[in-house]
Amino acid sequence: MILVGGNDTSFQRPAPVFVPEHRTLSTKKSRGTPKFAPPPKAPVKSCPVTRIFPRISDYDRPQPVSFRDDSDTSFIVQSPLYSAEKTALYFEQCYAIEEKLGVGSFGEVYRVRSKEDGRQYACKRTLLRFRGEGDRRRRMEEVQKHEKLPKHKNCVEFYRAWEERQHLYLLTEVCRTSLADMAEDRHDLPESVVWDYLVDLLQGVSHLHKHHLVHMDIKPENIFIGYDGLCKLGDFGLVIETSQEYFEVMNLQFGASADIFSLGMTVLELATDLDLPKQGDMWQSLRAGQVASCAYSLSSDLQAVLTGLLRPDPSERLTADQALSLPVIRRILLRKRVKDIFRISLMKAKGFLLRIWLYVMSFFAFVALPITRLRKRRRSSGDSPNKSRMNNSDSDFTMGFSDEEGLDDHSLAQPLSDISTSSSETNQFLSNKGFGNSTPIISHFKKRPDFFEGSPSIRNSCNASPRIDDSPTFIRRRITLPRTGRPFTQRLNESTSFNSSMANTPSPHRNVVEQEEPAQPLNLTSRNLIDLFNAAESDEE
Ligand SMILES: Nc1ncnc2c1ncn2[C@@H]1O[C@H](COP(=O)(O)OP(=O)(O)OP(=O)(O)O)[C@@H](O)[C@H]1O
Repeated sequence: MILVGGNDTSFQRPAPVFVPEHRTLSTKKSRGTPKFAPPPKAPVKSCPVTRIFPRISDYDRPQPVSFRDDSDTSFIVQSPLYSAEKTALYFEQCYAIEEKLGVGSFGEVYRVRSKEDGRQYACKRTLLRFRGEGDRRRRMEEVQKHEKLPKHKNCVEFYRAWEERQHLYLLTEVCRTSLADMAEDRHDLPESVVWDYLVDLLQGVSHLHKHHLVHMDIKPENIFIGYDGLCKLGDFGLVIETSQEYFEVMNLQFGASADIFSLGMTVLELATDLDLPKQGDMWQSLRAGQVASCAYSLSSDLQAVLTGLLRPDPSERLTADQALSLPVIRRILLRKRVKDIFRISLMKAKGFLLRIWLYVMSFFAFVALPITRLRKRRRSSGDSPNKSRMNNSDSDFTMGFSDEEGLDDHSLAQPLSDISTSSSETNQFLSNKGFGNSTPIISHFKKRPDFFEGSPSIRNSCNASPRIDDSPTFIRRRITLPRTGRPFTQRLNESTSFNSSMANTPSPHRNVVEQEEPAQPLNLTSRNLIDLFNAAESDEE
């Protein structure tokens, strides 16, 4: 006989048991097939009458779309190639399609060549006709967001937009590929490339945040590799403006740190070739800041920076500017900037002789000069340690350029005198940010004081010349000379106990090294060179 009710609990429904998820991460290489399939096409319900009897109303004629007062909205009427009499679209009359770059949820993107100026662009055309005024307004918002963003080399550039026959067209800078597509093809990205992309993206994100904008959708699919080799943020459809006061506190802080987290995840995915989870235990452990389980194959420097970007608490997370001011990143930035200037100048140089001259200068800057400096160091290594260090005032990383003037990055715009205490400042900042002694990031710094000075792994990955006197007991100090206005780098024989009070602790050697010394004569007229390339670069921009 079965008893029901009373105190007998044997017939109660069992409590659900959550089975823990043991899904392991798969690499992009082993997966093989593309991660994302294009969305299915919307079913065509009926054939619109206008397709049978084309009728061009004023509403269907090409209209420039802009939300800025100062933008040029006369490009359609002024185009010598466009005729309103023809039935062909303005797009067809003025642009030649070269390739279909891809299809997204809302639009298809073509690489086009302008018949007017002969330049290549990416043109995104909405897939479907506007479904009403609300839909039209929503599509236009993307233009408004693009227009808010001032030009930057690490953001895909926007040129113009127009609507015609109820489709929106957006003309932007064309890029070589998206980071997602690149990651599907290349499974063995060297860490030096990952560092380069990280630095590029940090600059792009910093630019956005400085203009009170948060991207809100940073992921490999929305990041592009330009034809200039730079990594660029794109797809600004979800950008939020945070300049309104009531938004400021909430959004700028949390939105910006969300961007940083997404950036960290993107770089982690790129560096490890893993398909990072979007849910489940693995996601939760990444969300809790346990980066090391996925990133064990990476250098400890990259792991440390990623840990700083992926801190679970948004208020503890590095900001873009803070990450950019980490000396390890500053060195990559500086080196990259000089390389970029040479590369862009070479791309732009038209005359044969100018090209030859630039190749020769590149050879001097990247090969001959570091070798000469290395030899000089070897020769002078017989001298007393202090003397030889004082003579070698410029670092290998600066490649003979005695200062960083003209390198207009905000991170480099920090007063050069500040760099003198960069090691202790970075440490102090990280400690202040709550990176206790027990956290991996700070213990890493303590184990590796050279992290602040450009660690061997980074130097190797950036093909920098090795530093002979790379002992952790030496730090480099940059001193601005008031008389000449030319800062130069000196190494000090100081103990680097990485505590935050180091900068303020008077060193017995400080009096000696803080004397003004004439700047070292350079083998190369680097200032002229750098000015020249800066001018070339600013021309380009
Ligand atoms: N400027 C560009 N240069 C090169 N390729 C691009 C550019 N913009 C977009 N693409 C490519 O076009 C495809 C679709 O673009 P996009 O993702 O912007 O469309 P979308 O409709 O906004 O998609 P979604 O909303 O799903 O992100 C992508 O594969 C992307 O790689």
